[in-house]
Amino acid sequence: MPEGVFTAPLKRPDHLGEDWLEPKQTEYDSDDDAIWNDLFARQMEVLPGRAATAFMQGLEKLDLGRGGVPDFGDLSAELGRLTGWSVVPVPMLIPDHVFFWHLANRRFPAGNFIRTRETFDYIQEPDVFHDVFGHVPMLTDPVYADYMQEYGKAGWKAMRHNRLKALGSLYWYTVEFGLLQEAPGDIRAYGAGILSGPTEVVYAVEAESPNRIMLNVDRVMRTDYVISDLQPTYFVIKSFEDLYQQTVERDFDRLYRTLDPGFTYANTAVIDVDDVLHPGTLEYTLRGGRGSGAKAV
Ligand SMILES: C[C@H](O)[C@H](O)[C@H]1CNc2nc(N)[nH]c(=O)c2N1
Ligand SMILES: N[C@@H](Cc1ccccc1)C(=O)O
Ligand SMILES: [Fe+2]
Repeated sequence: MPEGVFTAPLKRPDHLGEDWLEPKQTEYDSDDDAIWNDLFARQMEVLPGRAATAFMQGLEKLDLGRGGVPDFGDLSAELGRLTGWSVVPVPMLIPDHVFFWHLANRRFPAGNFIRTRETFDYIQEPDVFHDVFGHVPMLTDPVYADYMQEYGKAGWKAMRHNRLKALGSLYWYTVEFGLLQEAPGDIRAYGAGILSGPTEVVYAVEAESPNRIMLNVDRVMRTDYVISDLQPTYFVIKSFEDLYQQTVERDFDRLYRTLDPGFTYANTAVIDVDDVLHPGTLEYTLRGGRGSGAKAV
């Protein structure tokens, strides 16, 4: 998640090297495995018909429903055969440049810890369920797998141009909260932030409240985002090839030079150039969102 853009420089725990990798994955107990199983079962109630086909296929290919927190070694072996990616354990959010370096080498850094029963519904930091259940299945898709690696390389370039916030926005509205139009009228979620929680899956795909707008990179990189509530706006791609063409196959130099410092558009805005699939009522957001009693779905 792009939280790293806003966090103060992180202090590296003493037992970790410069790669920030844990020497080995946590040993989970039976309570941890039960939490994973319950989270998994809850998502399976809402995902069929709402999650991207590639995501559902990824869950199957990796057998993520085998029971208990998956072993990163097993996962990496299977993922390695499919697209050459691996999953490596990290203790928490890691610094941006380290995160990018792992991605550029087709290693996905996944949070090691699992949430507790107390934080079952909502956590601020990405845990192993968000990272592995939410992100890893998409890495079985060859085009998406290449996009993530290229995003890692793009991170260093954005840092050189001092445009990390803009690139973070692209990550947010694709990797974390992206929607995919699989056929006319058939919108599915592929973003991990949507797919790892029960409410946002239904809200993002079906609710009247949020805007659904076709992805346009110049527009998205100028758009603000909130990290602690359901999104007022989602951006929709036509295919992973479409996403790849709009990002990897384009040179961002000129865009980086022409961006205003800071974001130009609020995350609720609909602007002239938008190809709007669904103009949101924004009812959920305008009523005050999380904690206000506003109904999401
Ligand atoms: C912009 C950048 O992609 C983002 O801030 C990074 C930073 N560090 C991270 N660290 C971890 N463990 N997980 C993440 O998703 C990220 N995201
Ligand atoms: N093509 C982009 C790099 C990029 C790749 C993938 C995702 C986002 C950006 C550039 O020139 O900077
Ligand atoms: Fe994430």
